[in-house]
Amino acid sequence: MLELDIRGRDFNRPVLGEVRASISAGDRICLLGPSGIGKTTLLNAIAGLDKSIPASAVVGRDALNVGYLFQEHRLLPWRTLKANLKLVGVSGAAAEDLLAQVGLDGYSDYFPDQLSLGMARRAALARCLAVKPDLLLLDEPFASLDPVMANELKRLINRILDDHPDMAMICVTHDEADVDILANRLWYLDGKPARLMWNDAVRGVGRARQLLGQMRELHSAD
Ligand SMILES: Nc1ncnc2c1ncn2[C@@H]1O[C@H](COP(=O)(O)OP(=O)(O)OP(=O)(O)O)[C@@H](O)[C@H]1O
Repeated sequence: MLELDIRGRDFNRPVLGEVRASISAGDRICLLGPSGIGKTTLLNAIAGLDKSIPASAVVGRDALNVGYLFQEHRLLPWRTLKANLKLVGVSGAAAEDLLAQVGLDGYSDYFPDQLSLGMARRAALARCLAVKPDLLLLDEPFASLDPVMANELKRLINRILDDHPDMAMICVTHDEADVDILANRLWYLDGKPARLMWNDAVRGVGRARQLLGQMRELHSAD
């Protein structure tokens, strides 16, 4: 559904190098890599938010709906949750349904600042789902959540993906264990400039950790 042919991205210095990859319907990709290596930069490029990267670098995006869960919830604080959803074309019972799907039934009249971090993130996830995404981009969705909240959100994401088997996901995370829980593919971004090293065979508990070890070894041998 998507072919990446990104030639690179500099911010005063080269950050991303060449990134070539395919994403198919149903792919569940965890994107890992050292802090500051370029993971958000890559998500922004895929989403089409980085105007310095030509549209031709992401073939197929025009035909897709992309839902992007940013690190911050980016809901408008002066609008209630239902008013935020209205901005993306969902209102009435459909908005209530969407909030219920993310465990926020009864909260449609709340303002974002009245929610906990985890709830606000789920509200932002509801806004992503409102566009009926073919591709869901999640940038560190579990950051700063306590383990209970984080596990709840992981279960929710898995349920959404199970309910929409054609939906693809790329989830940036720093926790290798998330690969076993969420992913059927692993991307590892590293190097200066950063390149993508990936391997599809991540099924099997503990396998991701092994692959990441191998990828790091390969990289340090470069
Ligand atoms: N708009 C920008 N202007 C200047 N530099 C930027 C910009 N966006 C990103 N960078 C730089 O590019 C590099 C990669 O940033 P990016 O946010 O993509 O990393 P990351 O892998 O997502 O990091 P983290 O895991 O800490 O969130 C960093 O050095 C960052 O400072």
